[in-house]
Amino acid sequence: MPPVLGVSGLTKVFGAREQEALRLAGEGLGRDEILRRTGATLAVHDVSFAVERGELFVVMGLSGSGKSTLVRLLNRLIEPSAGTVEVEGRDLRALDDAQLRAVRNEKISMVFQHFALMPHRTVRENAAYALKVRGASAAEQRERADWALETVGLLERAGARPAELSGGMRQRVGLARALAADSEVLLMDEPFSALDPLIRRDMQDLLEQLQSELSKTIVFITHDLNEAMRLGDRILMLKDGRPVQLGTGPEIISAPADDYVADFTSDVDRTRVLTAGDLLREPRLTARLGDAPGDVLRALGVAEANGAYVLGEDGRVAGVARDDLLARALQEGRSALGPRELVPDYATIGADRPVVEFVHLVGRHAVPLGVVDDDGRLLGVVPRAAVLDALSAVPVRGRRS
Ligand SMILES: Nc1ncnc2c1ncn2[C@@H]1O[C@H](COP(=O)(O)OP(=O)(O)OP(=O)(O)O)[C@@H](O)[C@H]1O
Repeated sequence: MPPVLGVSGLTKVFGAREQEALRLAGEGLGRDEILRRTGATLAVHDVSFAVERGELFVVMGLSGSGKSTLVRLLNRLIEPSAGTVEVEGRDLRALDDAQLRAVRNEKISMVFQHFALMPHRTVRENAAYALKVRGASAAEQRERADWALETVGLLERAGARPAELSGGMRQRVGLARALAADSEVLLMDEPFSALDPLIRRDMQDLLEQLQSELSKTIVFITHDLNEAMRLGDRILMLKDGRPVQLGTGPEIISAPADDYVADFTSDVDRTRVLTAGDLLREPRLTARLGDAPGDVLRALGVAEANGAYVLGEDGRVAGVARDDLLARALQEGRSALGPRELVPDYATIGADRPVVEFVHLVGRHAVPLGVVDDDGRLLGVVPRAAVLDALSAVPVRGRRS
């Protein structure tokens, strides 16, 4: 199966002397030098990636890095100088105008920073717009638009005009329109950048929540790395039109590709990006119900640990065997770990939880914080050292000039 969106070698030069600019770009010359020599701007150079179904893929870069150009190349609002864009394996260059319009309407729809709502139409009509263009029946338009408006929490304003709504609400209408269109890929070009910080956070929350329910395929453009880290399954970082790194937020934070990325990520709130799963370590030892207390006590001594997770038959955490209770069990002549040897001297957390939610639990118990799956089975532990390492590893080597 081809990816929903496949991009290969995508390049855009603005200006005459395109071929010469491409040649110089291929030789690795930077944008400024190419501009000086040819008068042409290398807006985007040699960008490749594939977005899988249900993925929220973020393109992140500062002003001028080529984000807007890239997103317009993705639905062929502008023609590439080189490279291909494929939607579900279909090369966009092979389409005539009518086919391209259909693809934009049904397969790959765009949500802009300023949502371009139609002022004389109602919220519902705005939400239904793509369906109307597509020739859907009035009943279908209404049904899908109302579903989308309800999803973004605006159904009760369906009869209002855009001017009667706040900025945040208008943004929701734009989102509802994109959802109602139900296209394969949503291109979101800095959709929240013009909003106040608090409303922006609300919209990010809304998008996260929608995404967990609907799993849309989204390409999300932003210049805000915290937003990128918060929303993106993967992030492509652009600089001067060129890709500098592609990876998950934790990957980029832990192993920045160069000084530029390192410098950038040093400002990110790592406690919100890194999760328990990212910091997971193999436990030094675990015990099983029924093990001999003497054996476990010796193993604790070797591992220099105060306690061990004790797991039941099913791998779930039954409790913790602590050295003092094991010693007492030995003294009292008990031969197998059972409930009397176990204490609830531990805390556990799900692998997807960010550090900010569990940092207060780290180092508080006889055993390191346990990471468990949905059924309570132990996946690993997060020792205090892992948290300290992860939060202090800020590999800044140079400053952005
Ligand atoms: N139509 C155009 N003609 C000439 N140069 C252009 C054109 N569009 C963009 N550029 C140039 O291409 C480069 C990339 O611009 P682009 O707008 O894609 O970046 P961006 O990352 O979206 O920036 P911003 O966040 O400021 O919009 C810039 O140097 C810009 O000046």
